[in-house]
Amino acid sequence: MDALRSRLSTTGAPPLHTVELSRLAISNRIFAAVYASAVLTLLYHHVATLRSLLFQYISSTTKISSLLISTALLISDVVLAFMWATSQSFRMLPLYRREFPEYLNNEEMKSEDFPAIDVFICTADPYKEPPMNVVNTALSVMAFDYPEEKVSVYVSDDGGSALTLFAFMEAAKFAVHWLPFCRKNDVVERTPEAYFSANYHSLSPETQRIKTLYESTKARVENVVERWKVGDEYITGEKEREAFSKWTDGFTRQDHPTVIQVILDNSKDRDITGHVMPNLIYVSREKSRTSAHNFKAGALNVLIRVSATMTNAPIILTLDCDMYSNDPQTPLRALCYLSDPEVESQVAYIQFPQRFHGINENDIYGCEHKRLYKINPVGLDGLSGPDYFGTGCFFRRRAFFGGPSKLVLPEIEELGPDYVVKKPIHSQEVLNLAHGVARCNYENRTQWGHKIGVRYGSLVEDFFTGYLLQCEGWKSIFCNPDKTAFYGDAPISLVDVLNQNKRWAIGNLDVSFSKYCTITFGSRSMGLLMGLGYSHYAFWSIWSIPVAVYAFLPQLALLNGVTIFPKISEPWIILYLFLFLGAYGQDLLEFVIGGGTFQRWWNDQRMWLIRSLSSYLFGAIEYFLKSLGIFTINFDVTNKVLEDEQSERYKQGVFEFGVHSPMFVSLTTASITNLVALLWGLLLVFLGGKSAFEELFVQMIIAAFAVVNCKPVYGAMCFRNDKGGLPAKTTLLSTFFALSLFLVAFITLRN
Ligand SMILES: O=c1ccn([C@@H]2O[C@H](COP(=O)(O)OP(=O)(O)O[C@H]3O[C@H](CO)[C@@H](O)[C@H](O)[C@H]3O)[C@@H](O)[C@H]2O)c(=O)[nH]1
Ligand SMILES: [Mn+2]
Repeated sequence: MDALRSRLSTTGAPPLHTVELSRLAISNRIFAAVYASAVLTLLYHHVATLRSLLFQYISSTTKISSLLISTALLISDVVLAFMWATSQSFRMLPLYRREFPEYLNNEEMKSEDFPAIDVFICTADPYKEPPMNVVNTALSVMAFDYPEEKVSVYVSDDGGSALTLFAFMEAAKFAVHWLPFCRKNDVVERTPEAYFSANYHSLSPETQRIKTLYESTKARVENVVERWKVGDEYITGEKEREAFSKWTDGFTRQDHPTVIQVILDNSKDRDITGHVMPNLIYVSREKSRTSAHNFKAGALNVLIRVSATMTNAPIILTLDCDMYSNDPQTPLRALCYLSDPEVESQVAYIQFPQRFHGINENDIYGCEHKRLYKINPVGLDGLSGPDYFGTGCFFRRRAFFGGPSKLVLPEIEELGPDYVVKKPIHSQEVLNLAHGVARCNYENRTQWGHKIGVRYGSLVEDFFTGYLLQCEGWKSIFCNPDKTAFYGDAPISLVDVLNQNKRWAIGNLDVSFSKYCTITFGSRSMGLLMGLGYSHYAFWSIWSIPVAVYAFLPQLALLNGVTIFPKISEPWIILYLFLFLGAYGQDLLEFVIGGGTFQRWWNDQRMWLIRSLSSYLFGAIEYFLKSLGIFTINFDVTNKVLEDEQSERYKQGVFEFGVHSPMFVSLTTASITNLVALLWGLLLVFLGGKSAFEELFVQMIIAAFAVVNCKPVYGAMCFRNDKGGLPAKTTLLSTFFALSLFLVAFITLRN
């Protein structure tokens, strides 16, 4: 890296990156001031109402229920106000960056000038994460436009599966053809799967040959996966036999010794043109039922250590198994920042956005997460930088070892970020050390997971680690080129989406209630705006409070003819309108400026409501049960395969329920309540005329808004006979809960 830096500074090269403040920054600030005044006025209104109700209650002129309703509304609006305030950190200083990798790639650059990169790919379950897809991810990074001898790919297999190892051995045999093919033909899509599905007509004989080769590799791997066993006929060499001999009878995914297999070694292996191949190393860390393995965070720490013993590259790219590279120039883009002396000493990581392929036209589940992965990071970039998304991120290895000015050294010298590996990766000494540092009790009494490496203690290890690095004083950069750098899989059935978001919600609460609370510790370490920005995520699950209140309270009151909002003729109504339209309008505007469509935005806001009533609510409940020791929580890996029928429905934009889940019950209960309330309200207005309309207007609007949002639920409840509808059990339970709520409301509100 130093060589690169000095070459760049002596040649007087043009800037490698530029930055520009978003034009929205000023208008955002003005709007924030106006909106804040409106929020304060509303809260004042609430407090004043509550105060007078309290006096009335003391003098017995009002019922306890009015007092409770006002308190619930106050709490909800305080939560909404808090979330609004935290989201302002994304709006004060949004930055847009551009980088110019073409200036790096000039003739004067020699391959020695490029820093080495260790790429980490995590996989955990060959059922949910088909090995052939993981292989595609690996091939796409092995084929980066980057000196091959500088790239090492480490695959962590938490599934401890011989099938995955087999897939990689096959992949290596294919890679010796694939890499030169990509180089020679300047292939854009460097995963064979994406390439052959984009280029399927009139193939040249050479392409046809590669395609046949790929297909036979794929067939072999899929065959083995299907039979769940690497049959003898597939094992060709002695080296392979020895590798698979580790899978003895007692070998299970929860209990097994370390397996480290150097599949490709750049000091020996060459492609068919005689060109050097990147290193490819399979790592399955030791597992035992009696020791905590800390899910993906644990896997990454093992990779940090194993790679340190073998290559110890100064740059680390972390990828999820489904996150393949879509642009071979991506590492050069990261280098535009990492080689800049001004940026480099402070910057821990360069985060690329998470993008997904296979999302349907209107993104019915809001899986694009435009806010999370595109809009908000642009905002944080103007402060200390974006949070870490867990994938598509280039780290400086040094960042895992203490703050920028406080190096924390690991327990053995060989793992330090500046240690130079002198032995080749196949040497026994290196292999012994690598096996040693992958043991499950290696971390006992060390700083790993606490002061060194990826941090333990949260199910969203990515968010937590990025956060703590920034608290240590590191900065980060959001690199969002026009050409998508990486593509991943998004879950495409509702229950998978909600489970994934529930895991995130729990992980975020782990952070909020740790000693590193984002409001206190975060604001102290990084400044108020960054602390608030991180709090916006850490306190994600409290969205469930206002959404649940607004999904039930106005409706239950409506059913009993009780008015809980100002009448349509009162001036306060303008404040409510402004607050609602202001927030929604700004959200829509940002979404569209971020490249979204109205339909996608609509679905995105619907999913926000749905998640609040399900993932966030149940996430919070499970978190508290876990804190009480009643519940243990696992990292449930998101499913990356689907039945054809499901995919077909998804493509058509139809919601997929299919199974029973408690999270569907809360959602369906809300849907029923709102529909009944709306119909009842219409009846009241019809019978009661103008005054009923005036009094119940706001409540009816809320119910109507919810009903429009719940449309897919009604469809799934009553009008579907495919497998994706709501199971009768869910519908019955929800109807029962809705009726119980009506009864409770009737008793409390009427008396
Ligand atoms: O014990 C485990 C569990 C998971 N993983 C890997 O972690 C990655 C992410 O898992 P996935 O099920 O795809 O979770 P997502 O919710 O889709 O992932 C997001 O959220 C995670 C945190 O919850 C982050 O780790 C991811 O980077 C981020 O993309 C996958 O490659 C898994 O193979 C492991 O290596 N070991
Ligand atoms: Mn994923």
